[in-house]
Amino acid sequence: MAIAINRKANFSDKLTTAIQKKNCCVVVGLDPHFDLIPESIKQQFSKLQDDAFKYAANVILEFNKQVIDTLEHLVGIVKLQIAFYELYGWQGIWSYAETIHYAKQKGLIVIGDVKRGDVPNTAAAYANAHIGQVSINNTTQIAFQSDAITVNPLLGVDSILPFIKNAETYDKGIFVLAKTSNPSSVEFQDLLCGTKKLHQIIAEKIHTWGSRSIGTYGYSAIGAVVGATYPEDILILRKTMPNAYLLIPGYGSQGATAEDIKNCFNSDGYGAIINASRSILYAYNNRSWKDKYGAQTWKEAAQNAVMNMKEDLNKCVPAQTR
Ligand SMILES: O=C(O)c1cc(=O)[nH]c(=O)n1[C@@H]1O[C@H](COP(=O)(O)O)[C@@H](O)[C@H]1O
Repeated sequence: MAIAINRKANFSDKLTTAIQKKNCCVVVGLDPHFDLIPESIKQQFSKLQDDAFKYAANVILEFNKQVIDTLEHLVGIVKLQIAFYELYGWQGIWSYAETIHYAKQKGLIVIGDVKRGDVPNTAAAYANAHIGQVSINNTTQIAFQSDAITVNPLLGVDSILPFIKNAETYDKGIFVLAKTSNPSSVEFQDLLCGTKKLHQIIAEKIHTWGSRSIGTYGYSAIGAVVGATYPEDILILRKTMPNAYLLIPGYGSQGATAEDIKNCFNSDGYGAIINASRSILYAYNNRSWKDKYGAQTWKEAAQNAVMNMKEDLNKCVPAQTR
């Protein structure tokens, strides 16, 4: 798929505008769990069942399109976790690329949750694949149209620089893993390096890396991933990276609540986007909503989940001042 390069605003400005437009900092996680996709969608592709990966990839793409159509008036940002697409081989990756394309056509900000990081030469290839371009016989091609991706800083600064370079060159963004939401994140990310925890040192680096790409609203193109499940760390990390957008996963299915994330916003009411995947996409399957919704009413359930989440978050987002 060849797409013309169109230079627009700094990524953080695009993100802020998307939040303002929908008055919503929710990120819908497009993490397709095949077994939970309603039968009505699977039936549309029943003729493809002999080719299992093709069948799954088509079902997933159609599901994602319907999710986007259902929620686009409420939210401006989606995140695709690539593992759920890789699971179905190249056809799964096709549905990943096509979903991004569809979301972009709808004007949504798309985050590719790919968690990349490698030696510099390889990192550059990853960066060009996901937030850049590649030249083939003097023509410029774009593999994936994502606006931003998640990256893993474990290999050190030279592994991150190619992503920062592409973010600056193509007005894209990155979210560097600082403190992840899983229980075992304490094992390495909380290790003491002198007097500071490792994630604190990573956060200081993220702050420095972002200083060259500050946009109109005071935020940089270099953001950080911070788990909603660690509210005490959020409080400190927010202060360490005042210009970074925080991508906060862990709300909903992983147990975090609005109370846990109340310190992730800056006083201007911006600076954080809150992801939820399963608790929105498969809200119809939520035990406490069993009497209210079923597979036939999955869209209403997803809409309600987003509206409830928005209402919940609004209680702790400071009034937006920009
Ligand atoms: O980078 C991420 O998005 C991420 C980081 C992290 O620390 N924890 C985390 O859950 N995630 C992702 O956020 C999403 C959470 O999904 P739910 O638990 O279903 O809301 C998944 O796509 C995870 O891979």
